Amino acid sequence: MSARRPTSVEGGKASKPVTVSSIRNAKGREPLVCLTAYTTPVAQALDEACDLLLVGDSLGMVVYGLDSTIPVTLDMMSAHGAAVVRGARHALVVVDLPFGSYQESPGQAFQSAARILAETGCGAVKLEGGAVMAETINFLTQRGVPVLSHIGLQPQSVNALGGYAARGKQAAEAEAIVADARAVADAGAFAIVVEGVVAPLAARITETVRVPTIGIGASAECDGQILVTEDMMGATFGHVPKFVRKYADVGNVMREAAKAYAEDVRARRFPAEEHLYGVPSPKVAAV
Ligand SMILES: Nc1nc(=O)c2c([nH]1)NC[C@@H]1CN(c3ccc(C(=O)N[C@@H](CCC(=O)O)C(=O)O)cc3)CN21
Ligand SMILES: CC(C)C(=O)C(=O)O
Ligand SMILES: [Mg+2]
Repeated sequence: MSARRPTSVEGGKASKPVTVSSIRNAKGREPLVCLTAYTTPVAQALDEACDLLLVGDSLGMVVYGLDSTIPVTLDMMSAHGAAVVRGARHALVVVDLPFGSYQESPGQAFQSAARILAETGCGAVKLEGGAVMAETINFLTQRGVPVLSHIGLQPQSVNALGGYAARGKQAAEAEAIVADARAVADAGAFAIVVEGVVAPLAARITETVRVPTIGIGASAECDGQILVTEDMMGATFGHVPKFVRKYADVGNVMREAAKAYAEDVRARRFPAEEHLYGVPSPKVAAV
């Protein structure tokens, strides 16, 4: 097996687990490589290539077939977070706090985050919101909970926004999003996910804050990129957002495998000799 190519936050040293500080200090170095994961085997497959694995609340849509992330619960995030941590040896695992588990107060956010850290063993939590979440981010980071921020397009606000359209097209909205970035960075977030904003705004935010920006639908000028794994693997069957590049066709690989299996079963070609448990032969039994 060939040696693994060092990722950006390792500085070329042997593979060490990625930490919150190594992510924070990665700004200005190689881009941060981030993907979502919801299960142990997917985490095992992605771990080596990635700096950060996000257990996104997008699992509600991707795994559970919900039509938004709003109904996702803390129980779901805890179960999938623990599964991903079991499959990750290298990448930092971050778990999304779901809608309704942190917006009410810093105290509520701390309760939810503490539960997620304790039950999953993940390294940090992510929460959506800019300036309005600054007090909460400060409360958590002062109490031992590392926070990844998420600004720009915030899917948990889909009911207030009326859809998933890109943000920051108007100058006033762009200014507000830059102010959000400053506020969450000042409050102690170790990095910021910037989702669905016009490209020049993503570049401006990246210049403005001292922590890394991780873009999704936001431009290559961010300090890192994240995508939903099933989107970039071609493992979903619905609409795929414009910002996704498809690196594989896993959905069709599964469809074809199911067809081949069906043909073998119907033709009694499966199972074959090598799949059968034999009874001991009389000779073996006599020894
Ligand atoms: N599979 C999946 N991928 C994601 O990136 C993702 C989720 N689910 N669920 C949670 C949020 C929701 N996100 C989304 C969902 C849809 C669009 C989308 O369809 N956007 C349209 C443009 C919409 C408009 O301009 O009105 C697009 O075609 O890109 C974008 C982001 C990003 N997140
Ligand atoms: C798309 C990423 C940033 C996310 O929040 C999620 O997967 O839930
Ligand atoms: Mg999310």
